[in-house]
Amino acid sequence: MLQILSEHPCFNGIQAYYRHDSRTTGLPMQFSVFHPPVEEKELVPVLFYLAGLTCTEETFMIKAGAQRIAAQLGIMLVTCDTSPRDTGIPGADQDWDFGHGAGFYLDATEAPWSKHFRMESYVTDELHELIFSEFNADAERTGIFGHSMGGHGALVLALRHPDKYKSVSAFAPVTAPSHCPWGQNAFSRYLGHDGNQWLEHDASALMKHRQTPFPHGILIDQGLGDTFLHEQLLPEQFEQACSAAGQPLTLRRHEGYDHGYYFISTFVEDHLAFHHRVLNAA
Ligand SMILES: N[C@@H](CCC(=O)N[C@@H](CSC=O)C(=O)NCC(=O)O)C(=O)O
Repeated sequence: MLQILSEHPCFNGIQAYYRHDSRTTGLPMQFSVFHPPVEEKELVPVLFYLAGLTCTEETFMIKAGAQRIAAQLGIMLVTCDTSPRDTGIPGADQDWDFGHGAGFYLDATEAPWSKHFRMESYVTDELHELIFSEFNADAERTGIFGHSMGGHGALVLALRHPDKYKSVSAFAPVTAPSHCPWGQNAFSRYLGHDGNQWLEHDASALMKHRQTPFPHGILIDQGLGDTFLHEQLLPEQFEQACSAAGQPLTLRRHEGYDHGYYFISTFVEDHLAFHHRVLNAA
């Protein structure tokens, strides 16, 4: 059963927070929805946003300033938490880049993580179904975007579930997790040491084997003042993979911008406009 935690009028729509008992993670999960005003009258397109390390379902809604544009364009925004919480797993709160707040949007296969850390199934199945069964949302017009670890999640989930997402974009995504310390640490502990399993959750590796699944292109914004750029994010690897696969990609590099939400709030309008155009294309 869906519990409403709070509702806030916002740009003539409603910013709402919810909790439910998740069958997928086996624990209560919280998520957030911005309901645009037009949802009262008609089915609206939906954009799922996946946040980065240490974030929750609140972070984007509080910091990105996306609701004004979403209200104008008539887009529903959905954000979820970045992992299950209160799992009781020893060490799950120890690191900021692994465990609680760092689910990497995959289904862990390794104990003890595999019992609760099932964020890919949570986002693509359970939360997906919940949104379309509970709200006036159009499953035929659904996109996904995200930031950093959540940018990795958006790219990988879009590539692995092209039937569910018609548009995809990212801010400063982790694009080649098999080749960066955040990804290597998380994948070895969540997925074990079989490199083939890692490649199934690596956007640059997945892109090499896909044939232009997103004909309207992929949008990525990346700040050049981002301290994680060269060690963790590696956008050039995704750029090369898209080029080899014939996937149209707009990768915009912005002088001076860092990794934080001032960067995201600067370019979020462009992302919503991009998804609006793609989702409403014939
Ligand atoms: N260690 C720091 C920094 C954590 C951080 O920068 N998190 C980013 C995402 S990084 C990749 O996924 C973030 O979005 N933070 C939220 C914010 O409001 O900026 C820490 O623990 O804070």
